[in-house]
Amino acid sequence: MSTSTITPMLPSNPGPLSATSIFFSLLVPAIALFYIYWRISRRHMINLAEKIPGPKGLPILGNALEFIGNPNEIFNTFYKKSFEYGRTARVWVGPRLLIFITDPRDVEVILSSHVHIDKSPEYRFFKPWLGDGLLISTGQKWRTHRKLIAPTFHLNILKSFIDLFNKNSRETVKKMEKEIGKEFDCHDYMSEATVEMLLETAMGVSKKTQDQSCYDYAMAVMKLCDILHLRHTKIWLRPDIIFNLTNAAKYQKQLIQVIHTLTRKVIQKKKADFNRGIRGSSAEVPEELKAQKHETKAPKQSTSFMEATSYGQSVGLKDDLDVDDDVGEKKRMAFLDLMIEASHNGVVINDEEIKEQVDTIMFEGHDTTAAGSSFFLCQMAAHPKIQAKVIQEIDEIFQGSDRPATFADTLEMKYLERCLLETLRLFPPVPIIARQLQQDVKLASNSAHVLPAGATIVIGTFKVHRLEEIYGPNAETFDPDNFLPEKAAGRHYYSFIPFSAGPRSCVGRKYAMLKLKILLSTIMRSYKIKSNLKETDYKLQADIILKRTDGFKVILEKRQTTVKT
Ligand code: HEM
Repeated sequence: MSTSTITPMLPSNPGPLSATSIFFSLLVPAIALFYIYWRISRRHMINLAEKIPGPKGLPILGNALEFIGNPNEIFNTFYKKSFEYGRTARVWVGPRLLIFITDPRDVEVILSSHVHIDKSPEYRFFKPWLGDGLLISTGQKWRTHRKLIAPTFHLNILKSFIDLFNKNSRETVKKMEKEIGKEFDCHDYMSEATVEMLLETAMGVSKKTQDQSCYDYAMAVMKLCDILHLRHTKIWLRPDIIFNLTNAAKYQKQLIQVIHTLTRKVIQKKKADFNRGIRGSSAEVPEELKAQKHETKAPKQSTSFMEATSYGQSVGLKDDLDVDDDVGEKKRMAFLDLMIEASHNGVVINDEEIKEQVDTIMFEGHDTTAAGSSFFLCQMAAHPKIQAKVIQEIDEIFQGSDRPATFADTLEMKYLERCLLETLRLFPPVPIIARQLQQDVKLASNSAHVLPAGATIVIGTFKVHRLEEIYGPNAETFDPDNFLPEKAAGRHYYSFIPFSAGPRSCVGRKYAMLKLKILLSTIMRSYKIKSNLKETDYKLQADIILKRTDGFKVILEKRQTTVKT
């Protein structure tokens, strides 16, 4: 027998265990243990979630892989899926439970509540930018600041902005002149215009005093929203510890720097004006654009559904924007004036909090209206017969005169208003609203479905606005007659919620409607809007604000009657 056959086979030297192999050999049991712990500790939530229909998911990942693709693909996937599961559907994104609701009765349960006011954890991605501003804050801080800020968007304040809306609208018409006859993206102009108007009205500083362009600010906001959207949809970018290692995090810092530079300068300027005893906007308006001398009719107070959506208060969607007369008319102040005055005693709001609120109003106030006005112009281009009726109405109001629009004129713009509401129905700039539940909630539409505490409730505004049961078999068709008073009156109040509703409704609702009516009517007094594209060509993406990935392409044709610029 040779020695080689009796020598035991020795194992080869394994060498020292590499750090990587130790890491992976511990990772798998750690994940398994975490998963078991998580299922036991969340069994109440999991049990209730199982009663709600939704797509099957993978262990641990849940349905996270459904969020793969570009923003337009993600949007299309989710919209298609919304037809598969009825009015309530659940999705797991890793350990996070999201429940989508679209029945107006259920939407009412959440939005009208003074309890379910907490924003979902996803809003924390806004923190480095908006801090703890009105959009994100909760509890007592939100209540105190909401009480302070809501009256600064009272109709009486808004009426004092009309001259500045007129002036800025005409400047936009002038800027767009160079695009006549060419295809261009009108969103660029709408963004710049809406930032400039905010600066000169709610912030009360002349845009001329800002050395940074409002366009640069708007573009920085747009790119920042892309990054936030990425974090919403790509589960691995959610933890700060990972995100902070990426290039996107570095880029985010640079964008926030651009944004905060503008807001800091605005506050500095306003404080300087305030200390010199200047109140109200320091932006100047040429004499011929002062609307007051053209204001002939006393506008009536009205509370029909449509007018309520614009400026009044409708019975079903009660919010605090009309809290009248706890503040005397003389005491009413515009947003930043009031913030600075309040900060002088340092109790209600401090300097850092002012900055957070300015950042919040600048964002919420411009990107939403830029999207709304851009969709409106595209819809006019896509529906020439409807556009002709809008133009006819405007021409009847202004009778060929070059005068600025008055508040009474905006009440006469009934068809334009219907087109605007219909645009906000089909293309709500805020396509979803999310809340975090602290307690179980029974649904109004189906008592067998209970939304568990700890879940994120996603109100799918985009979907609610397209329900056939409410808007009929042509729910996806652009039809301004959907907002004829008799049609609107028969619908559930929470079936049209572009501005949300209830205690956390949009504080800028009336501001937005007034500004949009003046801006859009001024543009259409000068231009006809055309396009080579149809509505079915739009490629939508819902990255925080609803946009078109293909851009808002239109072509302008100069009209005979045009406003002087
Ligand atoms: C077409 C234009 C607009 C639309 C569609 C819109 C829509 C909305 C929606 C849906 C919400 C609720 C968001 C949520 O709960 O997550 C909201 C909140 C808010 N909006 Fe608007 N908005 C518009 C214009 C404006 C304007 C012009 C301003 C200010 C000048 C503004 C300021 C705010 C603020 C501060 C909040 C937070 C309110 C709170 O949580 O108490 N919005 N908006």
